[in-house]
Amino acid sequence: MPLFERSSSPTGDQADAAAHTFQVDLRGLVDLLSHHLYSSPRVYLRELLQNAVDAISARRLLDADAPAAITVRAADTLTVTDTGVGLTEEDVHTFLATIGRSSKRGADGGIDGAGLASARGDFIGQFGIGLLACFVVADEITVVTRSAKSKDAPVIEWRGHSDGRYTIRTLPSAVRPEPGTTVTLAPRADAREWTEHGQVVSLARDFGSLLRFDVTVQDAHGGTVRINRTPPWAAQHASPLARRDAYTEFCRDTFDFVPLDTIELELPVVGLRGVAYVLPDAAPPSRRAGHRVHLKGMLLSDQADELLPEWAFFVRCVVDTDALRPTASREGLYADETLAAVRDALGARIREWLTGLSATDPALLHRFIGVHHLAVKSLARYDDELLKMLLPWLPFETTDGNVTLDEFARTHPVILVTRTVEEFRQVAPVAGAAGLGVINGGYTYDRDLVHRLPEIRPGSSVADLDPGTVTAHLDSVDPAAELAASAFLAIAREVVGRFDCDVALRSFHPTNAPALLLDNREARHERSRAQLAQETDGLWADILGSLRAEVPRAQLVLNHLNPLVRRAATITHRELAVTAVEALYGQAVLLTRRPLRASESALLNRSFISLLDHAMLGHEAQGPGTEDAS
Ligand SMILES: Nc1ncnc2c1ncn2[C@@H]1O[C@H](COP(=O)(O)OP(=O)(O)OP(=O)(O)O)[C@@H](O)[C@H]1O
Repeated sequence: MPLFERSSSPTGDQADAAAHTFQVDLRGLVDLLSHHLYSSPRVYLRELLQNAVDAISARRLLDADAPAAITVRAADTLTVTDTGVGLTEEDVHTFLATIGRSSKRGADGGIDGAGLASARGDFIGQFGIGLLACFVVADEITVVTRSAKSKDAPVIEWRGHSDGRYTIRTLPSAVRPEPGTTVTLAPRADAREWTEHGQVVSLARDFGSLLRFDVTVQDAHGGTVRINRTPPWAAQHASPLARRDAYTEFCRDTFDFVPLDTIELELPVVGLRGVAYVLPDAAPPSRRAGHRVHLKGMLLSDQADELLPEWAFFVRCVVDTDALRPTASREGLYADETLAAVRDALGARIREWLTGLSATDPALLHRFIGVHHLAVKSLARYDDELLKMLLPWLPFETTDGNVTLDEFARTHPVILVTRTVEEFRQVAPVAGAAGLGVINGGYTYDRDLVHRLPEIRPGSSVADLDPGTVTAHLDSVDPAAELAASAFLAIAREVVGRFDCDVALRSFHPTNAPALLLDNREARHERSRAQLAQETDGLWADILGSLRAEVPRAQLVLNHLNPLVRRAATITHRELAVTAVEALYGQAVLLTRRPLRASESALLNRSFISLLDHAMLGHEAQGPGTEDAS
């Protein structure tokens, strides 16, 4: 198989250079293609079935009524017999015995351009390498064939060996009275499992159950299993209910689950029919969907993720198409414009189903959202139409519990949303008790989505929750009480001011909460940057200094309804007041569940020891024998 001819008349600098021709090691090439192109030996049967289908299609172009049957026999040897177009002796040399040449490409013969376009029109094969897959399970392939092109075409036997040798001979006409082809493989000992009857039936079903020609598998004793099944989109159904049942049954057989719903798919331009099944359980967006794509009935791939847009990870499809193009290994889809257009069109169909549900079947929509709300949230961020349709139905974690955004917006004209889960946990009980409507925006997508509510519900208002907002909504205490506490508050401001924190006195529920520290991650980050700038010299100080925005301060809100705080506010002893403030601040920091800074751990230690000290001092002052006898 010469790849390059000797060059004719070398010129210039190359005049003296000797021209040679590349040599091809046929055994190496056959080994490479047959063993390394495909992921598993199982593909040998797919290639044989596919050649049989293409041969029948070719014969039907000559005679539309020609018989169309494929018979697989799995005994000591494996044979695949078809009633297809067959091959003449010349065809055998040209197509069967030349790697990379295919009868299925048009005039120009190339694997792109007109040749390929014509191959794609009528046939599944196109590359001229498929038969090599048989060498994965057998060292020798025998093809006995009779062409349909003329009545007296001879019966030709071709035997090809994996080392590249082949022989051809003519057999008596009676061996094969009708046109067609039989391919025989004698499996190698190490590959016997792939040609064993049960395995062959299961492979044939997997690859060929949707083929449009009859496929049967026979065993050594003549027992016959029919492989074909009519997919629900190609069958007649007595009623809409029967149709639904047939689709569900097909899903159970193919994927082993009962779908939440069924979306029928049809794109006539690319000859595509099929179905998308809505998964009954939540699927992580990263999981491979495993769509099954058939090309003219033949299974091309059961992992064709490229078929749908990424956001559609809540469905699993089976489609049969005439137009998508396989890769050479036939295990994936060739990424061309047709695939991109098909993906867009199928995506649009799935979106249409989703948006249609709110009008036609709200109960199903609720069930769908219950299972797949994360998927919908990720999708709605980029899709305004879907956002409009589904945002009100989506559940969020709020100060009223887990409710839909619509329900929440009805009771809270102003919605506050936290930036982090931690912020929500810290503020929710107090904000809830104060009648504020807060949504946990800390989960993926949630904050972005909630902020888009005013686009959909004019009149609603959404704001990020910051310490000032919550404090402003907590009841202020009466001026006299504030005045009475002013000395203590001044000490408190001095103590917690070192942590870039303000102090406010408010009344809020629950009363057993003495203090609330309102803070958020960005503010903390800003403060550590400021602190770092102070501690650093030279260039870095300048850089960090220039990054420094206005430093947002945290806020320690003391609860005037809490008895302990009321008592603390009356302390006149400065040292004890400092300890009380440190203890209140320390406890509020602990409640935020964020990691403590070194200075905060030191403060906690200090306040604990001081409190212990004060407790013991008080105890000693009371003198021995004054213990409570109760
Ligand atoms: N059962 C058959 N009947 C008639 N011709 C066949 C049969 N099997 C193979 N051939 C011929 O052998 C050629 C090579 O087959 P092979 O399976 O290697 O490649 P292909 O089907 O053309 O392309 P692909 O590599 O995409 O499968 C085919 O183009 C066809 O002409």
